[in-house]
Amino acid sequence: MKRDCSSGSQKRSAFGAGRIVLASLASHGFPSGYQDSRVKRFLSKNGLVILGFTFILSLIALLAVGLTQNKNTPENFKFGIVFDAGSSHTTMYIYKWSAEKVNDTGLVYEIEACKVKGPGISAFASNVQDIPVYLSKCMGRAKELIPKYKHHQTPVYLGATAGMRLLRMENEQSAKRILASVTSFLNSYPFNFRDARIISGSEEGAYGWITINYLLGKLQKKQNSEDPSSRKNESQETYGALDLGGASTQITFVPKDTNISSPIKFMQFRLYGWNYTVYTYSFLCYGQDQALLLKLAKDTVETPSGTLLDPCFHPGYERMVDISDLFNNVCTREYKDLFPFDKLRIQGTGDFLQCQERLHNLFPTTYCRYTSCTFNGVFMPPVHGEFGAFSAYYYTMKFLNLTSDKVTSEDMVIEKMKQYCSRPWKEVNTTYADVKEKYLSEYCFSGTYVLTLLQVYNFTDYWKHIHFMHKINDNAEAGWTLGYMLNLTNMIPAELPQPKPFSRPTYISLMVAFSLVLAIVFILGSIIFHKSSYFQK
Ligand SMILES: Nc1ncnc2c1ncn2[C@@H]1O[C@H](COP(=O)(O)OP(=O)(O)O)[C@@H](O)[C@H]1O
Ligand SMILES: [Ca+2]
Repeated sequence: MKRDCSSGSQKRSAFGAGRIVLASLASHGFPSGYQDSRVKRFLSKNGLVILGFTFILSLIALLAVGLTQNKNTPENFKFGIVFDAGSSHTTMYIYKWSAEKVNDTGLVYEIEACKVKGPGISAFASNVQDIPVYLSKCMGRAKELIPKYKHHQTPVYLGATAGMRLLRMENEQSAKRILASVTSFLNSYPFNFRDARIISGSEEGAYGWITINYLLGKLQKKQNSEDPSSRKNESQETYGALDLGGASTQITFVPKDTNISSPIKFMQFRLYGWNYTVYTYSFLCYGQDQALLLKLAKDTVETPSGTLLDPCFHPGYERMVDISDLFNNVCTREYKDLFPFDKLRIQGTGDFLQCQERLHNLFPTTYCRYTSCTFNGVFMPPVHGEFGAFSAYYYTMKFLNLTSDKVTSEDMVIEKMKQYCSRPWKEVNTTYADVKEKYLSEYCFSGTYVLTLLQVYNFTDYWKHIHFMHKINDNAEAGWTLGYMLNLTNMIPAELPQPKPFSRPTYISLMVAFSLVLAIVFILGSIIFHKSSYFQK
């Protein structure tokens, strides 16, 4: 009878009502020592089973976690979109990188460079309603290329450069209207639109410098080499950046002597634990398209005639230019005058030396109030280190076959230009029938302009240090857009990330091993505890 009773209470205790049953047994007058020993026996028998069971379960769970963590999961990619709204055209770049390797250098890939059909956005001042159509094709491409579930976390930026800077100087309201229209259109997409703004010339120069040095692996490589304090001259490591656009041009580099007195504040960067003191300057109106207008405006003023014999175009080439287009421009309006003709006929003569002479007039060397200057009395330290030249520097020199490292002197470039400019337009036009006429007709001018600008910067005996570049290491194009995105998404840390003490597999193995030890210790502990309390009894 008693046995039946006790076995009944044991059964119920297994369902969690043990305490109530035990209390009722006590009230029925069983001795308390008898009660305790039964409870202990119950626990020592079932407790071991429960502990063993828990142990096996935890082991399986730990192994499962370890295996899941270590199996080859597909990489977690991130994307970013940057529109380069230049003076002559807009390009949309899509970048892709692995989220795990976010702080490593050189791991961002440009997966798309979508050229927006049409002119630069500053041309939409009087037809902002056309902006959605203008941008929609490339945005459609972005929707196609970026997986849908990533859209909401993909940042979109639009940076406008010199074309919009000039429009803002001419008509601030127009520039604002264009940016507002761009903003509302880009906001209508499921991406994470951040902003559409006009970037400054210094930003354009600095981000171009960051881009090339990031892609060339110049920023982070040092971490494995030496102790930062032992390196004296960081410019030996980084490349200067030369960007030539249609409306402005930038030069950015780490000068040899950063202690020289400067009227312009040097830029200070701290990247991957290193400090950089960078000189950057952006020359508005000295992009190649504006420089051509400037040259034509000056020529027209100096020899006012309806026909201009122009040595910067091939013999036999002709072009008509509206006088109003030539002078209704922030860069040329200081030369505005009254002319008895409203169209200018340009006739090419193809003479490189004469062309160069005229182009030198665009760079007056006025009085320099500082330790060293470039043209227009602008402070510039002597050029120093290796340089990467991109955008129109590259397009022009690539076409002229002058980007090879075998072109080591300025004389080699001069020889090539003399010969190229003198070629009749008819012959050039048929030889390169597939090249856009606007570009083809201007390579004589732009080649001469590149050479003259570099002479003005004092690269004459320094030519072999200029490296014309486009796509770097097959990762991404040289230009300001990548540096802009890297900065805005905090992908370049100021300090070097501390390496983790263990690799992931080591970490998981250690976790499993320690958990096992813990489980064993716990089980052994419980057994010993139960055994000792049993013997005590
Ligand atoms: N394939 C090419 N050949 C020659 N010139 C080119 C080519 N592609 C672009 N360009 C020129 O490169 C320049 C790019 O300038 P852009 O970025 O639009 O202006 P900015 O940077 O001054 O705002 C323009 O002068 C354009 O005509
Ligand atoms: Ca540009």
